[in-house]
Amino acid sequence: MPRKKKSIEPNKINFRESFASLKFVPRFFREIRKVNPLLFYTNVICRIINAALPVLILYVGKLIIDEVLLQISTEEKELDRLWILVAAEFALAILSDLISRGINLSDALLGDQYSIDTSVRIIKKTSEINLDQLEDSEFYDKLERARQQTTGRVGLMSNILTQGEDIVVILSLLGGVVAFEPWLIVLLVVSIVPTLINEIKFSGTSYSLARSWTQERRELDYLRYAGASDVTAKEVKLFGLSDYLAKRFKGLSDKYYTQSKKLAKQRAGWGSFFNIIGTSAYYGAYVFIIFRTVAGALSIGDLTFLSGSFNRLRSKLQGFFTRFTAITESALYLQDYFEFLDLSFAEKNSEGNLPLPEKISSGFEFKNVGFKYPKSEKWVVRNINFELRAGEKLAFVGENGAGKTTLIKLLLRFYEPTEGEILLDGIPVKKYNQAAYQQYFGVIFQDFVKFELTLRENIAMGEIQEINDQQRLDSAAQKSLAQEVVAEMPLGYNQQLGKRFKNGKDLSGGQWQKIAIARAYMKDAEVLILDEPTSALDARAETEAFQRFIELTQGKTAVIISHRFSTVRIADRIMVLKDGAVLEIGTHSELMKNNKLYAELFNLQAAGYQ
Ligand SMILES: Nc1ncnc2c1ncn2[C@@H]1O[C@H](COP(=O)(O)OP(=O)(O)OP(=O)(O)O)[C@@H](O)[C@H]1O
Repeated sequence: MPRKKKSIEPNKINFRESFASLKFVPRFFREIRKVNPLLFYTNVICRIINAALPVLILYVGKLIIDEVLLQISTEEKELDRLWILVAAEFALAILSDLISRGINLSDALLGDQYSIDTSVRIIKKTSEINLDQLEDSEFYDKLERARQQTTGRVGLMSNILTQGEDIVVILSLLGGVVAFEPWLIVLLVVSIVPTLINEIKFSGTSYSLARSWTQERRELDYLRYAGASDVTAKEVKLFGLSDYLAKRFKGLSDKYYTQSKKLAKQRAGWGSFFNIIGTSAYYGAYVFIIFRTVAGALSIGDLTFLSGSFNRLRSKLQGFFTRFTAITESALYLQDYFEFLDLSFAEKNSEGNLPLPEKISSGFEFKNVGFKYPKSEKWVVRNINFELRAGEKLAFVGENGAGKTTLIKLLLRFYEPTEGEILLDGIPVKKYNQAAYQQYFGVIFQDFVKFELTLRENIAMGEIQEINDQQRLDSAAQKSLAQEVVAEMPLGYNQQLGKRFKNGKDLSGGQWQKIAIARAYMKDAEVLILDEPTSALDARAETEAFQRFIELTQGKTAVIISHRFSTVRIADRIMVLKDGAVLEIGTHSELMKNNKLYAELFNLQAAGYQ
């Protein structure tokens, strides 16, 4: 696949944008607070107390030293005040330790709860999205970036809160230092500013790089999956694809590695340079304090207080700026997460809200329906006119790619027709609420999902709120012949399916299909759609399954797609599609009389079975 050459664009996300991303922080905090208000406020209060402690401890330390020196120089020792000060410092140290642990604990708990909340919101948001968006690669990139938020944001929260706490610590230390030697602070602050600018600049750049590589990262994930998963293992082994896939993976990752290495080196180089400036400024200040103490302008207590405050200030300021970079970087990702949550779905809002008929009276009608998939110029189906009458079993036949599944997707309103319209009992389906309309249908797609959950859940997926209705489960399993599968499983309905998890049992293609059909029976839907759900069954079993289906769903409207004509003939009517158009429609005997494509294909298959 030809790929555009990517390069690092250092100025793509600039200083201003790094700051601008911080505007999402208040919303982020509102969300965290909502997750657990009690824990959130406990955390904030602990941090406020914690912020005041360092300067207090240092100050009490200074008082202790001054008191010790005073006691050394006096004849009559009065140690009471000294012991009170020592006890006060001890109490402060214990309090500081306890509060730090409280903060760590509430950080971890809040972080976990928020990441659960984020994952749930992403899953829910994804379900609101229209099928065309789900099939869009740009949308997938957004989803991918949003998903990254679920794990990384825990750090962002504690970083921001620690930042707030450190601002208080820094201000209080600065206050203390200002009281003794004001201009020292100027020297310290000035030496730190270049580090800040440098960090912000590189943070934007590394985000730009990561963002411009979202597609490739998805490709890497896919290649990793294709090269190392139980689903692909058979073919990978048989065709000896592992070296090829590994090489493709490595080729792509190496490109990313080269670019991020260059960036990391630049960042480390400049970072070290500015750190040296910062350290020099600190030691300059230190030498100055020593001179002032030797000259007698400062006491020994002042010296310990000032050098201690400086030491703390330096590490706090360094931490502050490094953390600031981490925060702006994470906030840029936060923007992606909120953008994803804020995606709006114009079509859904414009839909009608007409109540659905309780029972279908006349049925569905496709009137001059034509459809092109989004971003495609090709008419997949066009000039489609037919009726799906209430209570009838209509079969779709046609060669691969003729448009059968596309018609189902249109009927289900996964997409809107590009031209023409679909009516239900004479009313355009657009006028009904989409979610309620879709509840009318029980559908088994040809690529139905094999959920790696329990057998019970797999069947209940047809009507998940009825998962505890054992009778309903039994009846669905019995109708679809999935009862046989249940009987074979050591844990019956509670058997874990698939190979991904412990004690999971994998099923044969036919067994999975029986379970998928049980899902359709589980839902007492008005309209049933079976899109080649029995292709893994042998010819006789498929015909039996269909015969059974038709008997069991008397009075229900159904569409059946199958390539087996022995099955199709059981349907009330058959619609033959060719190149996106209806070629013929009628009962089996009418179409045989017609002697066109249906008769030809039927005879061809019949001859094959003789
Ligand atoms: N999401 C999509 N985006 C673009 N084109 C699509 C999409 N899905 C299907 N198509 C195209 O629409 C055409 C009809 O596909 P459809 O799946 O409806 O055929 P079908 O008759 O069900 O085929 P089969 O018997 O192989 O299942 C094909 O040319 C296919 O490439």
